Amino acid sequence: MSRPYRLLVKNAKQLVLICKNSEKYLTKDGMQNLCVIENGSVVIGSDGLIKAVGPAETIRAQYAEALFDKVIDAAGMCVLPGLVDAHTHPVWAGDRVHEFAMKLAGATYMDVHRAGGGIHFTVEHTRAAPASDLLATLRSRLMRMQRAGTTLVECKSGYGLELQTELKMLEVIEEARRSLPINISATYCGAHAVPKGKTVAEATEDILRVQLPRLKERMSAGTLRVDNIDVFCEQGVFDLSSSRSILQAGKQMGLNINFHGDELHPMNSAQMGAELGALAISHLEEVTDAGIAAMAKAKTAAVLLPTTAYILRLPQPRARDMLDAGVIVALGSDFNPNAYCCSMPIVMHLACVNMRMSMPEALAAATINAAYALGRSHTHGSLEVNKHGDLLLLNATRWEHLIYQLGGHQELIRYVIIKGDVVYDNNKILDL
Ligand SMILES: N=CN[C@@H](CCC(=O)O)C(=O)O
Ligand SMILES: [Zn+2]
Repeated sequence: MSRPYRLLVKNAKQLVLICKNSEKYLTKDGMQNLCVIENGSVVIGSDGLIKAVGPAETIRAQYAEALFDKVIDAAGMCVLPGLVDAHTHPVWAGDRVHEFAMKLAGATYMDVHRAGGGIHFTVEHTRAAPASDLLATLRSRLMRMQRAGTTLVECKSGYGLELQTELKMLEVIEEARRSLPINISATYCGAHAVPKGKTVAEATEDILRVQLPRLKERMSAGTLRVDNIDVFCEQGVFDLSSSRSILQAGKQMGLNINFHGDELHPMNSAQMGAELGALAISHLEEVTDAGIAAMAKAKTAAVLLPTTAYILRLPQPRARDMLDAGVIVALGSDFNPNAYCCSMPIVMHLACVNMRMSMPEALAAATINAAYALGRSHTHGSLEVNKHGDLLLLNATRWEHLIYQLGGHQELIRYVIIKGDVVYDNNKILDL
């Protein structure tokens, strides 16, 4: 006898597929017109992949004889794909709540950084922390993101700035990837800052001659999986030319280029990234028209981070200009000790209010386009047959409540499901 299907979610008031023609990303009108089925059902197989999505009546007829491990009646609820967080720094020790106070009093991000705080403060604490402590905090942060609807998350290293701690961070990410249901895309970000006592040239040399070769060995041996390479390309951090050599070297190792660019100063990072075939560039508060055009042409995703612009009171990224130019716009929480936010629903809300995105655009940016930025949109980011059965069920009859109710996701999200397994059931948690 064939194995039963893992899950049937039936009768959802709205079933938000996002798209239905295997699109790898959405732009322009495609982001405005998301595919939504009124009164729909979804079937997930024993392999955790979606077997069918469609009107509830059709699925009922097609699967009348089928056996399911679990059936959820989603009447009065909305079903959406799991959210994708395209940019986080979740492995670190030592919070920076004291710096938040300094910033509220007027210090800029770079004032704090140059005074030896910021990333340097976190590096000092992360170097000293045992891997087991880093893993424990990473786990609890990832669980928190999962409860807010994230089912695929990018996780960066970058608070070591030398081989040993960068490897320790990547090992911790690897352990989380192996032991938790949440999907992880791992990023080596050894060029997150120039370590104290080194020049940019020395730091670049260390990355090219010491860190990347060791990483390559570990990847070839199958002991570490790393997906992306990142650099903080910024005035006073890594300049354009050192960023270029590091990103190119990573690309030669098979890593996707996905880096911080044009955040605090216009650096022409967007043009450089487009030229190198970057899959994604994050921040872009200071991107130029030429940078936008280059990214649109190269199909380099713009990962916009509304929490950072909000907390640091930076100019907002030019989301509307990017969308109008046909750039693939994605969103990320930028969770890090500077921007302590684990919630993609809040990120979408900020993107709508502060960056003037529409709610459908924000949802596309936090699902299919964020998955594209991580090279995963063939398996994640929409509810389509053969993709992962990663979904959210909302206690709401219209999906837009997820964005509209600022900070309301804790009550709104009823279930989070990854590969057909319920990984969060709000009622059970509340009953404890
Ligand atoms: N801008 C560089 N990196 C992070 C901040 C990291 C930190 O301050 O610890 C970001 O994306 O915002
Ligand atoms: Zn970042």
